[in-house]
Amino acid sequence: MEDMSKVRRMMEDIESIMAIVRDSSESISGIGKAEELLIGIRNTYEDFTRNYLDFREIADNLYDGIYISNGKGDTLFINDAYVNTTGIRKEEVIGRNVGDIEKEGKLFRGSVTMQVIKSKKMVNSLGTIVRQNKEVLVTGRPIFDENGDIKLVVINNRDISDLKELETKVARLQVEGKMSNEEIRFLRQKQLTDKKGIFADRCMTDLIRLVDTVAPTDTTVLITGESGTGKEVIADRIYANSNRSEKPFIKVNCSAIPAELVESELFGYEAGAFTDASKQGKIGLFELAKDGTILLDEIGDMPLSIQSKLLRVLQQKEFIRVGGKKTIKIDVRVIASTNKDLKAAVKENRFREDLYYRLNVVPVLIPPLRERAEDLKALIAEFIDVNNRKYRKEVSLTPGAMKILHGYAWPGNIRELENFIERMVVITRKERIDIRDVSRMLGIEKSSDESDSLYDGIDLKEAVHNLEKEMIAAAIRKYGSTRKASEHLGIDQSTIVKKCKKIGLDLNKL
Ligand SMILES: Nc1ncnc2c1ncn2[C@@H]1O[C@H](COP(=O)(O)OP(=O)(O)OP(=O)(O)O)[C@@H](O)[C@H]1O
Repeated sequence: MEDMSKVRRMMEDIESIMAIVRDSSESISGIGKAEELLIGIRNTYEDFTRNYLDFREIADNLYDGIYISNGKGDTLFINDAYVNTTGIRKEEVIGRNVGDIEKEGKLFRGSVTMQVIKSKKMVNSLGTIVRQNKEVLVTGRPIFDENGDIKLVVINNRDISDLKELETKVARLQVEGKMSNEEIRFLRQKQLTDKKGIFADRCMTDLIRLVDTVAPTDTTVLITGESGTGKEVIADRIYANSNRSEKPFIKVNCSAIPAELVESELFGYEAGAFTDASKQGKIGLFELAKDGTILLDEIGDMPLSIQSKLLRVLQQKEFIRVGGKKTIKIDVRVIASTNKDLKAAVKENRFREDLYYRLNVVPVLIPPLRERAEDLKALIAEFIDVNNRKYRKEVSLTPGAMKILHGYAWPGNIRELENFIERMVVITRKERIDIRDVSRMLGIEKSSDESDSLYDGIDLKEAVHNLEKEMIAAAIRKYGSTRKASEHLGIDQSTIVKKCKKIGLDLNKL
């Protein structure tokens, strides 16, 4: 660029000399020719300056570091980016041989200049900037002269710290993703094994046979039954035995979502669909259940306005997000459940008839617990066992107490029974729960002929055993020691201790 400025200054000098000569004598013919020549030179100069590309300026503005050496490996040039990314100053390398610098090992390692010179080919490698202990991606290319000898070696240094950071982030995300998948698999598995359910009654074993038959098909199932009868347990069983058990299972309680949000929760919305909508839009529960199963619990509470959209999903397997235009295809198995009388809702125009029939492909009607005597018996035994283990107790029921539980209507069905037994095991201070305890806990009056129920349904030996155990336990509890209790019961202290052992009374638990 310095040379170019010199040329421009020289032209300006010639122009001013010619102007002086022209002023003194217009007729000097040689001046005209010299002027034409000068115009020609100026045009060429302007063309040149217009097209001239300043190599250094360009090189210094490149993002990558550039390192140029001659065919022997002597350093000729490094650009600003190289200085900035490596911390190596120009005076440390210019004029020095790359091989020597490399041997010294103070500035960089893994330079490819000497390899390029040797192989006469492009070389890619990972190098290290020693001072910063930074890894760089190095690419070296040879430039040949007309004899095929290497004239220059151009090295491109790319700082890969950002790339490395990105790589670490991706690796971390991959690990997190793997862990999340493991967790999902674990939770799915847990959900499946934890809720096997007890089905001892004939009506339920028949029902379970039907459920197990339809589970592997993709049929829509409508489960009805009073609250707490086990509709969700059945839905879980269908999912577990279906071909979609490795895919998502999304449970939606339709009655828990405010009516105005049901549509966007189920089908999602596009960005800016409504005032409070999130900027990115939102994926709906149907999309979350993609290729899996969705349980629409309390389907009877589904607003009428949404029912037609749901029908379209069931029939055409497609829907449109709120505020969207694009039709989204979806493959989801639908299980619906309700404790409401859907037929009555249809009659009262609160539920679409076509949707009702579309859902009711396979109806599963779960009877209330009061009609499942065998289940009740098995469930009581199971819940007592579970809670005894949970609270480290050995609670049991007298036959009379059992009779009361069987006579009770259980309006809250299995959920009520489950909670009742847990409460009973937790709060009781006795091991044997009798009719009076159960009645009190259930909040029902016991009739006078049931008052002696401690002995109901058992023989004399067991009745005596029970009475003895009850009396000894009560006395120890009341008087605080076996010595005082024995005084009040009119027997020796050693007899009380022996009896406690025999009848299995743990003094520490009293
Ligand atoms: N057959 C069964 N064996 C063991 N436990 C059961 C059985 N059926 C239901 N349960 C238990 O009873 C409780 C209620 O069951 P579930 O939630 O399935 O009833 P639901 O009919 O769906 O109730 P809701 O209508 O209120 O939603 C749960 O804790 C469940 O584990």
